Amino acid sequence: MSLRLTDITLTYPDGDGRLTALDRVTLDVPRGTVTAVIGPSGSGKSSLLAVAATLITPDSGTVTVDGADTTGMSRGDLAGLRRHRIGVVFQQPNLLPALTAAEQLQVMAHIDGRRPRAARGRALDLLGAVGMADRADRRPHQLSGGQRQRVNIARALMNDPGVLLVDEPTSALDHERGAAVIGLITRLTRERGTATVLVTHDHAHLAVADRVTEVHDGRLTPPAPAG
Ligand SMILES: Nc1ncnc2c1ncn2[C@@H]1O[C@H](COP(=O)(O)OP(=O)(O)OP(=O)(O)O)[C@@H](O)[C@H]1O
Repeated sequence: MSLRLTDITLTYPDGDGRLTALDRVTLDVPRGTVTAVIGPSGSGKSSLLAVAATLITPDSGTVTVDGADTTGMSRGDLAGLRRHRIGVVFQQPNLLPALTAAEQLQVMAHIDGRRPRAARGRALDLLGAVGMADRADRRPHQLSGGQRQRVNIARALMNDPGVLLVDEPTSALDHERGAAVIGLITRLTRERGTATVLVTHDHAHLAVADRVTEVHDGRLTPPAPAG
């Protein structure tokens, strides 16, 4: 198992009390598979991803990434874990306007202290994998929305993470481009063996997932095979 959430409860301050955003959630995501997470607005999907990304510490329960139990890890260790083992793709690509597509990826390796020449090679390989080899030297304003999201996905894979967390990646795309991005995420999951969690509101995407689980009021239904 590359990602395991066990008995996670997360609450937020809410007036005088607490709001329970995740209620004893357990989820195992094996390597090389996509688990789609659906659920109404406010049900807890983003909270689930934030806990899985170790960006929020739950009130109770454990998050295990690539076999490493994150409970009690220092902030520095968690930051290192996120850099090396977790790739995150948010709704909006959030690319840096001044950098080319290849440089968006190289920055990740630079932060990690890797050699620039090797980083350039890996960035070009990944841009090839997402069908962007011929646009490696374009800046974000010279790319379409779908192309920006491809760069975003390639960037999330730059440090070869074992876990890929994807939050509504197609919300800014039309149906066709959205389907292409979902197909890309599925293919990369298989090829690279990531444990992928895909939050989506689009039921058309569920057919490509290995398993589908639904969140309601912070509770998860047991994952079931898609289709
Ligand atoms: N920082 C916060 N402080 C207080 N309450 C929060 C905070 N973040 C989220 N919530 C609440 O927790 C619940 C779950 O929110 P979350 O963002 O995880 O839902 P979601 O399923 O991702 O929603 P959407 O589909 O609208 O993005 C909601 O009731 C929300 O209002």
